[in-house]
Amino acid sequence: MVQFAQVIVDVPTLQTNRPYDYVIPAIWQAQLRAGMRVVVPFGKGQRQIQGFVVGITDTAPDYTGELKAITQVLDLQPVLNPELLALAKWLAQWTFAFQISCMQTMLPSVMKASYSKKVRLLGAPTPATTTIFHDQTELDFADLAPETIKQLLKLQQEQLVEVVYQVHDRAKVKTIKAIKPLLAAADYTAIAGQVPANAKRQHELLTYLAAHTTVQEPITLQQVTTETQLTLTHVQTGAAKGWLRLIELETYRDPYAELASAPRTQPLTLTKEQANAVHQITTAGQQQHDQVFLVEGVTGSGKTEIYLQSIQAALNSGRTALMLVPEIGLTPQMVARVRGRFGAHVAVLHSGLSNGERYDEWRRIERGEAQVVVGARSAIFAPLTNIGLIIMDEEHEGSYKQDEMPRYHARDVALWRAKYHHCPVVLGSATPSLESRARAQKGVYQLIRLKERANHQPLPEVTVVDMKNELKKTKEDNFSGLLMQELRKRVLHKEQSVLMLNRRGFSSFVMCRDCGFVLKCPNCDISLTLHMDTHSMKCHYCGHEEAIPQVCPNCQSRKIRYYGTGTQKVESELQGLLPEARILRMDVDTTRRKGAHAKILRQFGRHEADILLGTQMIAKGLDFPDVTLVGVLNADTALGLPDFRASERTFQLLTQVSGRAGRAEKKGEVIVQTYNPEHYAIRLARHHDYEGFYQREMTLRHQGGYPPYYYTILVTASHEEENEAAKKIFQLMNQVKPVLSPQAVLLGPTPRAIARVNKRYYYQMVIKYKHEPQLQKLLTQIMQENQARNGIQISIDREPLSFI
Ligand SMILES: Nc1ncnc2c1ncn2[C@@H]1O[C@H](COP(=O)(O)OP(=O)(O)OP(=O)(O)O)[C@@H](O)[C@H]1O
Ligand SMILES: [Zn+2]
Ligand SMILES: [Zn+2]
Repeated sequence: MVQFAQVIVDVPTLQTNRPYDYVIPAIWQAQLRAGMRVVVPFGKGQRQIQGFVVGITDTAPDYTGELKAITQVLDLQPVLNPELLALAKWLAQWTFAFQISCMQTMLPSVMKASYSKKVRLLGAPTPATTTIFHDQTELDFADLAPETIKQLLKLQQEQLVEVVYQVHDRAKVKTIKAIKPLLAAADYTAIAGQVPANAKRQHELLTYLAAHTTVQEPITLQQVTTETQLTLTHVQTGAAKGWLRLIELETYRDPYAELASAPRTQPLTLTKEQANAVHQITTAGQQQHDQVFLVEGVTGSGKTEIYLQSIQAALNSGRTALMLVPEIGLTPQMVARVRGRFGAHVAVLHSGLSNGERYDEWRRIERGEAQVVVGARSAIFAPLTNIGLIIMDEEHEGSYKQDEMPRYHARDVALWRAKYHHCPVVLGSATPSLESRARAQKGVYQLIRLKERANHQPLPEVTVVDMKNELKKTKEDNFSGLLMQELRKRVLHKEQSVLMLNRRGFSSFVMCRDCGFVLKCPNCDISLTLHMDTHSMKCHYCGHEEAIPQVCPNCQSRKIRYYGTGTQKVESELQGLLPEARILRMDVDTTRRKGAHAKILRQFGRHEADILLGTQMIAKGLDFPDVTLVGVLNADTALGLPDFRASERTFQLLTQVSGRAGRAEKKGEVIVQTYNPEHYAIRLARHHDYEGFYQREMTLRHQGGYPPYYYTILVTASHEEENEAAKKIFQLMNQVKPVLSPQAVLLGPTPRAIARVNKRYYYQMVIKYKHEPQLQKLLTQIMQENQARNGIQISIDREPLSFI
């Protein structure tokens, strides 16, 4: 019986969600299943490309042309199980993406095909081909000079050569060599009698083999070479003589090998608040209820312990658990905590791993050898089966949203998988996103609040320093008198300090250094963005544009300029003010090298420095007992951004970084420097008042018509020619407008904040809506129709994190 496969193909220039039909050759009929990778011919040139089988049927497809056959099957078993296949389909719809990019996102990158283009000689060599091919029959296209290619094209027309595409599977399994004795001990003794006495190594090998005939497991070559004088060559000789079998044992690259021997930790005795949380979560787990919990717990309330004990409960009932941590929160500290509790059952996935390491961790999960997965965003696609719990730590973090196709939010994927597996989801944060907190308000999520720190110590006291006054007293831009005084004290008493320089909003807006005034759009109540290319201030919502002011429109001061300073500059300034302090700097420059981030934290943990100075990356997850002072050098830079989430981000960042102080017995103190001490985000962060902030911010979002009161979709068109991009976005607007109800709002079109990136111009519009049944279908259609046509690229971003 002929069978047919539906294949989602990987054609970069012609992306589509439609599967293509192929004949399954008889040899693969028994083996091929949905979720396997295959190589198929595609298009005019019949080039070989990779694809994923998504379905298999016996009925001939409704197709008039001649169906092509699958060329090759790349897997022995599916790499995408039925759940992940269904997820890919849903994700493609939900995020306006292509299924192929969803599938590729789900898998380790080594499983993505690499292609090579080859030129192959057809038939006997002729003088013309020999000058190019010499004695070879195949050449790599990438190695050829343009002149040669020209000649080859001619030869191709004469059908003397052909161009072929080869698909390579880059997924390589790491192996180690091992041996297994093949004979009985008596046989080895008999052979030894016939081997010349001067063949010392052969005798040694025979003796060794004779002594190991009863060993069940293969003996690694490493063991043989450490226990004897023998080398690989001797072992190979033995294999050739039939004395032993040389085998390749599959092994894993373990990125956290050094943690494997770390002491196992025992569950802590829970506080009352923690116990209540664990109880609620595990009860939902036992009832196989896909309930979503929002754990709103102040910094240091012991959320990690709640996660660990809830994971334990899932494991106890024979299920698996998935824990997401934002990339920068995936510190060695966090990994050590999870590994310390669950040991080798844990697999870790994050972008710092080499491709090989990632692939190995993925295989351990896929084979069921790891039941707990900890990882950053894309770990949400871990091939765990029978999931009993999904956790998202720091659920408000922006890094959970991917900003390239597929533009998914890990939270949405988590909720989908939880429904599939009938298991609870835990969203944890000291500062939940407004979206999640609002859903808890409505009862869609179950809210669990932890108001106390696990050590029952008060939250650290926060002092706000008004830098406007400070500037009048001294010329110091970055360090107030109070902050310097407190830093000195810490250095003297051998306590540690953490200093944060907020780089968000770096030099992209204009602020007055005398009165804190930030230039706003007259129509939109949102800050204007500085555009250095046009030397003007622009509004990204309505397109309003004006000149860069020379004097402050509010106080007429001339000290109006764009804001920003670098960590390196701050470090040398601080070193000058405090020569005796040992400073560690943590920013993109000092953490670029693999493992550098972990190294800095280890150094700080060992008290090799008094001050840890860094960007936002120091704000999260750090748990150092001797940190008693946290300083924020510039709390308000993000407030000037033309972004409706600016206040939320500022509040979150201040609360998180303040939470690094006083986590053990010693009391903590926080100093926040700002030009906007009265701003509600700063005032409320000062009192650790998340609930107050939530109320206040929701009112503003309601008035402004922003999420979570509206859903939003950002549509962007780009082209190398500016007017083409603009033309396209207006054309799309005209397509979208007629299907929208009067309740929906269309913002724009406007040029994007950084209008030109990589020689392309970007134009955008934002659709704000509550209920638009027609919209999904129309946008899907727009996505399909406009793929890479005439150099235009369209992207559609559901719930963008910002409009800039
Ligand atoms: N029940 C407990 N008994 C004693 N110590 C605890 C308990 N629970 C947590 N701790 C300790 O309290 C500290 C803070 O816990 P944890 O880091 O989990 O807080 P968190 O809520 O995740 O905070 P953050 O949001 O700041 O990351 C840790 O050092 C942890 O070991
Ligand atoms: Zn405006
Ligand atoms: Zn001013």
